[in-house]
Amino acid sequence: MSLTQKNLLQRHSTPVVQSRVSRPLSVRCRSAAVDQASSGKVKFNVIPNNGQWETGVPPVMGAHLMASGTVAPISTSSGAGVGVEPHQFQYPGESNAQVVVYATGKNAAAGLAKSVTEAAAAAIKEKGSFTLVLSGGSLIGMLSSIADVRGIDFSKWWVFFVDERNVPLSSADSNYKGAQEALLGRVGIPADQVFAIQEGLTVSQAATNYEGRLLSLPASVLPRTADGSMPVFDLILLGIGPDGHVASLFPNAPEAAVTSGWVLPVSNSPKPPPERITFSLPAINAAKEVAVVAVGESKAEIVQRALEVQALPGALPAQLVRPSSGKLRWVLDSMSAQHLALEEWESGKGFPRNK
Ligand SMILES: O=C(O)[C@H](O)[C@@H](O)[C@H](O)[C@H](O)COP(=O)(O)O
Repeated sequence: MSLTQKNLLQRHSTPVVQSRVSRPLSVRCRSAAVDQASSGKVKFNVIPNNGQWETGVPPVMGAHLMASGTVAPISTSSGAGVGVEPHQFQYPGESNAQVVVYATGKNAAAGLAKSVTEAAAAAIKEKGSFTLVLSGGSLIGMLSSIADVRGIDFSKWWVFFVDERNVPLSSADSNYKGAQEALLGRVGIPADQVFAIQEGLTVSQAATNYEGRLLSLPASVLPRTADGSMPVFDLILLGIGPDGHVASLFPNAPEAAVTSGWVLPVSNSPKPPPERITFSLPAINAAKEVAVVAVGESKAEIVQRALEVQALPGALPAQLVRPSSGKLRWVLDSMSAQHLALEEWESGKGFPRNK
């Protein structure tokens, strides 16, 4: 067990410890990159203009192999991304961004289940309904204990899928099937309040169909943002892939850059199966509350990258999850958080850690 792990376990031996992210991580990362570049000490990729192109080397040729087959000279450019506005990943002491580290995966599951039931109770009290959006993958299994909680009014729950594979609902790849087995089939949510993908459509028809069904919901169930452009779900739960994808928004994929529309088709997902539908980032970021859930050692590397290393725009979709007026919470356990330097978050030193 690493020292960091030990520290975490010691420090976080109580069921729940919350570490509020209180520093402008991305701003620090950005300034470090710009400082290095402008001091002339560090040279990144790209190519000096050698007169061949009047306006500089075309961006598409930013790689080192030239069209002629020769290798480009060493770069003197400040590097890809420098001079580009940093994107939304900031966590600049915003009161709505929080990282919660549980001692064990089991504790994280219990904590997550509790926060879902609390969000449900609050939403039902406020508007008479609760809208819960689920991911596929391992996350759904963490919610199964909800079926054993007494006194929940499941008749007021409405359940959606932030992404779904375009496969029959009976397929082992179906997120709906997984959710049905782990939780939904064991509680009394009315069948027409569980929004499965429509089977037998092309992926683009399926996205249009899903969005149309969302659009037809009354505001008492699914309110809209003030400008009416986006749905406001009560709680969206996101898993995260080892590449930093969330929902079916994959690194550098065009879907992650879409600024309108609620549900998008994905026809070439790098994670099988290739055809999926996914909520857009604006639809995710309009939610009242979003939780990114990453538990276990296999998530440690991506958690560290996503929370401590500023990526280029689009390279880590998880960093683009920034609810505009809702809350964001990362739900971790000591294994997935083992590479985070939580002490340094508090002391304000040591970023970025990838130098
Ligand atoms: O449909 C999907 O493929 C999932 O929704 C996907 O986005 C998942 O949430 C992550 O890949 C994490 O999955 P694991 O938790 O199983 O690693």
